[in-house]
Amino acid sequence: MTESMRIAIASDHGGYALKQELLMRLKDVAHEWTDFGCDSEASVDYPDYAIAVAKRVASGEFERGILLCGTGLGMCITANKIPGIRAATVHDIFSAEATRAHNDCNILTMGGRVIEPALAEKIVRIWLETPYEGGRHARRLEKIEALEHEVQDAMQSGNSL
Ligand SMILES: O=C(CO)[C@H](O)[C@H](O)[C@H](O)COP(=O)(O)O
Repeated sequence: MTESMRIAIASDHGGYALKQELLMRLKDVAHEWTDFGCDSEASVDYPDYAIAVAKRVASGEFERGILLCGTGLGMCITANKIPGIRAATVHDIFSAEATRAHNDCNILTMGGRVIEPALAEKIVRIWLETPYEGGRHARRLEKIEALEHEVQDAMQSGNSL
């Protein structure tokens, strides 16, 4: 049993139906859910929702985020622009476990046009419950963090990478 976490969830119109379905199916999960929109299937822009969630996860306001769009891909691309975010698009059980155990993934993205709600629910449950393994994986995450610092320093100083 994992400790209770604050989870930020959001979708664009392509992930809206899956988000509603997941919130209903995951009512028994003892975590605190906050929904950052969108609120209907009217067309919106996925970066707005990815940014809202990714910034809050990066700041520590929320421990984890879940982002849903048509494919999960645009959300993932956007979220990974924020330093400290390790977002992964997952549509299978093996990757759900691996991205927690190996990557300490803090934002899960999925595509409402890709995956059925029953499998998405299983993926979320496994992703929420699987701990990060650390060990050899910590060395690799440190390299990703070092790259983030290198990019930030280069941007500040105007030097090339
Ligand atoms: O990942 C995405 C974009 O890379 C998402 O699937 C969006 O939901 C999708 O692009 C929205 O497409 P639409 O034709 O505007 O509905």
